[in-house]
Amino acid sequence: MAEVAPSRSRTDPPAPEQHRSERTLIPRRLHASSFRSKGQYNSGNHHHHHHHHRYRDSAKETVQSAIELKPPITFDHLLRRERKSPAPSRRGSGTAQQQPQVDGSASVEDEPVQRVVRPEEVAKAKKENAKREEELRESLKSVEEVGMSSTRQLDDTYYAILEKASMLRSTVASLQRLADECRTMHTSFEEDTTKLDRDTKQNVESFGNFDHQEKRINELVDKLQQLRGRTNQLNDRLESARLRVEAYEKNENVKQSRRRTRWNITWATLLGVLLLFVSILLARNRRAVGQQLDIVGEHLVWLEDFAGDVVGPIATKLRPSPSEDPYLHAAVYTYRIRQRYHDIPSLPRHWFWGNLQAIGEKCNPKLGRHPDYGFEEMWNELERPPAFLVDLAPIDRLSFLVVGEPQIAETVVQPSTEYKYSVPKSDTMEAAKPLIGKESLITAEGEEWRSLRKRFNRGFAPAHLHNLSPLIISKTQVFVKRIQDGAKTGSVVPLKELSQDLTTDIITQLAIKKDFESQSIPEGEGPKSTFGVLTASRILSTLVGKVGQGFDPTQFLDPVRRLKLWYYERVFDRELYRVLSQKIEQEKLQPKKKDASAKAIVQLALADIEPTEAVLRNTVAQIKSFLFAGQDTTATLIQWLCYELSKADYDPRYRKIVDRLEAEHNAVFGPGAFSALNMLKQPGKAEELLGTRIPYTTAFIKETLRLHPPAGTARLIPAASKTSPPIYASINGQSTRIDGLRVYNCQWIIHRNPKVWGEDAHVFNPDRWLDEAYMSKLAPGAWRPFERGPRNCIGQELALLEGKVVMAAVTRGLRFEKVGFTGRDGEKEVWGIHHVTTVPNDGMMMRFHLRKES
Ligand code: HEM
Repeated sequence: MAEVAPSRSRTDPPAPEQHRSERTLIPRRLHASSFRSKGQYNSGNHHHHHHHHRYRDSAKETVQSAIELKPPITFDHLLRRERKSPAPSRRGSGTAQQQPQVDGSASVEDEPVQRVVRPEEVAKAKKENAKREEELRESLKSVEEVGMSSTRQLDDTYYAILEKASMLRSTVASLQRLADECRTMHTSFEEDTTKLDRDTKQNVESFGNFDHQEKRINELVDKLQQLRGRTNQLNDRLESARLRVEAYEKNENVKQSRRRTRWNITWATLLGVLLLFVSILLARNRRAVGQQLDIVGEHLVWLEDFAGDVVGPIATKLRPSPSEDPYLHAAVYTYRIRQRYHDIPSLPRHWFWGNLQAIGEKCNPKLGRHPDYGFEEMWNELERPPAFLVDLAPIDRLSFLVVGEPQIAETVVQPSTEYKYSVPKSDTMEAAKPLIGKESLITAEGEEWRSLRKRFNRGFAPAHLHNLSPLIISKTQVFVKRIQDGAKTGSVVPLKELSQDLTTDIITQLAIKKDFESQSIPEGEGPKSTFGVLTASRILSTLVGKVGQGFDPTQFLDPVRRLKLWYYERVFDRELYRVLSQKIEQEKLQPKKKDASAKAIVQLALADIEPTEAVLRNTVAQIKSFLFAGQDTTATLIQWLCYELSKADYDPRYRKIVDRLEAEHNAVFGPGAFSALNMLKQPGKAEELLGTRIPYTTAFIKETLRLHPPAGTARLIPAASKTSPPIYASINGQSTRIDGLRVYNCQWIIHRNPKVWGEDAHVFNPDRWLDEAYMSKLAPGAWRPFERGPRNCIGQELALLEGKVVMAAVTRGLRFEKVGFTGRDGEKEVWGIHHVTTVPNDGMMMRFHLRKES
């Protein structure tokens, strides 16, 4: 231990230095102990161990506290580093010889040994000490570094803990706030509920006060009942007054009709006697008159030529138009016509009667067929020319050009430089005037016609008709119901009546929004009674001159007929006038509706016009015209549609056609034999589905109108004069004059002409309409049931719409069976007769059946 003392006195450093000197001693001991076992070291070196332990513990404490949180280096690791660092010095100094020495000195430590120390040994030791000191300093430095990093880590950890703590604190604070809010909510909820409770209680209490109101209501009810009693009394009085007025009216009517009958009888007898007298005279001198007419005719032609060439120019100076003398003109016509039109094909003529004999044969009313059939026979005899002449001289001053090809038909109906709105209507239309009125759209000409047509076009435009389609559909439902009822009884019914009632209802509804209910009112009542407006309309149409049916003297000489015409025209006019004025009054009372969608056609036409007396009268004429032009024609179309459908029952070709119709209806209107009308009733559906979605049905209707055209047009080309130029047409390759003739566009011939439609022209084949190549080759105007040009049918969209609705309604659910004139087993097939328009000869007698599937 002696060596320890000097070493201590020599250095004598402050505490850390002391530590360091202590530390300088340790390695020597350590060197010795490092070769011993751990147990030996611990037990054998207690003293040194104590120092070392203290150092280790304090370091451990510092480090451990940091390491606990985030230990970068374990304490063992630290120790190991410390032990390793002095190793090179130990190896360098601790030689093999020294060890036993040290060991030996250690082993003899207990017994002090006197030993001489050499100076070089001292120097060597000193050197070694210095070296160890250096090593120790380095070790201390590294321990310091470790300490520093541990402090830094400790700081980091501390701040992390601080952060966590503050977070916790804020969480606690928000939890507290939440608790506060819960508390306030609870209190306010309690307040609200108590208030509600209080209010409800008050309300419940105040219920008791309704007694007063109840009493007043009861009083009011009593008063109302009293008032009702009084109204009923008034009604009763009014009713009895009405009954009295009606009885008076009836009485008046009976008296009137008696007076009328008496008047008729007187007239008839008078005229009968006169007629008898004239006929006897004529019969006696017939031959003489015939012979002399020839000589008279020749003289008259001479006279006319003379008048035209010599007297004419002089007379023009005195009188504006001398050549328009009707008698002179008529007389020379027989001769004139044969000169002027000699190059137009015509049947061989009798020297005097001309074509009259042939006409009498083929167009005789007694044949009970439309003159079209007679014209067709003539046309065939003439080997089907584009047009041919039917000479009516000498009984009529004007003759007919019957047209069989579209090209000539177009010449008279399309506008031209001479005739802005096409060639004027034929004078034969005059006969229809009692039925259609003097100012009718059908017969008006020039600017008068133009302004009328303009006013009414709006009402007949497809868009407006679609607005009115619910009316058409609901009327068609009644029509279907009537057929269904007919099917149940199995009786034979004239389809004509059902379809005429339908079209009458539709036209009157659309035109004036007046429902005559002709489909539901039985014969002999209301408008169908003897003096009813519908009866008047029907009787008028039978009375109107049957144009083209040949000469019927009774028509001109029958006084009763004239009287009847006069009378029924009055009935018709008066009733329509009454309805129209009523409608206008209603219109005035109602605030003006901007919406034109559901307006009657006449309302639209009167929209911007002051309804004066004259305007009303004119409008009545138009309503009559619509009834005349649209009622029978459309009803005829419906009858032929059902007739064509009926053929499916026995003709396989027709079966296929009807199958295709059904397939189309199933696809467009959905399943269900009678579903179509319900679907079409939905807003916008009629317009959507009936426009382009049913092409086959449309083709079926067009084909029906082609083979059974209900109407036509006759025009009169004024004879060439200073004001009207001659008009030419190409007939059989020759340009021929046709002015001065009545031109009849005979649809019956045009629509069946093989030159126009091909060899299958007479075959009912809807498919032709869907064959684009075929259609593109068709001549313009080949199909003209509604005629063409500016004066075409104003109601064609309506007629087609009605046709489509009827087809949609009947095709799948009903079967039609023609009774009589079936065209089978040697029986004649139903044909057309002349009744103003062309109508089926037998009223289309039919039996109806419900389809098995329905
Ligand atoms: C299938 C049904 C119909 C057919 C075949 C048909 C046929 C015709 C034909 C051929 C004409 C030309 C007459 C001529 O030039 O003298 C015409 C004109 C006329 N049609 Fe129709 N029509 C039908 C339905 C209707 C309907 C439903 C209405 C009205 C409600 C109507 C109203 C008229 C009128 C007012 C004219 C004269 C037009 C004018 O000159 O500006 N027609 N129709």
